[in-house]
Amino acid sequence: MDKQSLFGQIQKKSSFLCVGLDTDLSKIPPHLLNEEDPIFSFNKQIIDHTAEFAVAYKPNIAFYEAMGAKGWESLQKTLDYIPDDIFTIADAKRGDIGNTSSLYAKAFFEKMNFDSITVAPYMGRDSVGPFLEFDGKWVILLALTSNEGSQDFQVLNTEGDKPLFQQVIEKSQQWGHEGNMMYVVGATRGEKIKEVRALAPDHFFLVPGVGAQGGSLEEVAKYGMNDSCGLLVNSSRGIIYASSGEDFGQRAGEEAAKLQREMARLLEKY
Ligand SMILES: O=C(O)c1cc(=O)[nH]c(=O)n1[C@@H]1O[C@H](COP(=O)(O)O)[C@@H](O)[C@H]1O
Repeated sequence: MDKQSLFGQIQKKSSFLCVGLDTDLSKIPPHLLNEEDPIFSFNKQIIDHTAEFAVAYKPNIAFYEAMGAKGWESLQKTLDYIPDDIFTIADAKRGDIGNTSSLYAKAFFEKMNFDSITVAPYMGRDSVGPFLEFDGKWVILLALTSNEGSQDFQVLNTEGDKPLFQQVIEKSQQWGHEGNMMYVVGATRGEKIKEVRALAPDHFFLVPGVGAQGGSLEEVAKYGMNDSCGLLVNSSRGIIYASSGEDFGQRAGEEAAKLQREMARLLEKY
């Protein structure tokens, strides 16, 4: 999906919501455990109830990998079930020497046909480059993440007193562009989002950390929105585990609708 089509979906739905499919067998409603593929049954209902409010889905690959071969099957079925006009993110946080990255890219872009993948920048240019060789696909590079440990390395000053996340954003713009690269910026980073926006005015940001991690949607929009919205805001647990009862799909839909209404307001405001 290209940038214009993504923005088109955002306008059409008045939403920049990404629903995180962090589907954990120990957290899904117990009545699903008797089904043949509980993970897929859960995701299917979540998608059925949230698709009208979402412009992206982000399965976190760890949750599927942890289930072995069956988990990969559930992931493929989930991906196939997501409507074609909704952007898909393989949250895999990959990145390795060139030939290995090429195979990661092949796995997620060719075998599985995801639109995008999250990539860690730590190994540099030749670890990110292979993901950018696929037409129409996106790299979502970790820049300033939502977790506490983001303070360990990402904000340390480097050459020219620039924090590492700034180096990542500046340098990586020599590898990719606003049509094939996005950045991860945590919703919990508050006003810092403004700094990141100044470094990459036209890029889309994937912003996790609202909901369970407590980030503010209002601040994200205030500091991060650009002319093409430029934001995909993810919530995983806050939506998919809104209820552990038989009404979980419906409750997830209600939580997604609540966020969408707030996003519609913010799209008007900023
Ligand atoms: O790359 C990510 O998606 C990511 C980056 C980051 O900085 N923080 C972060 O929480 N995430 C992911 O976003 C999701 C957040 O989930 P919730 O906190 O349940 O909404 C998880 O799948 C995390 O792995």
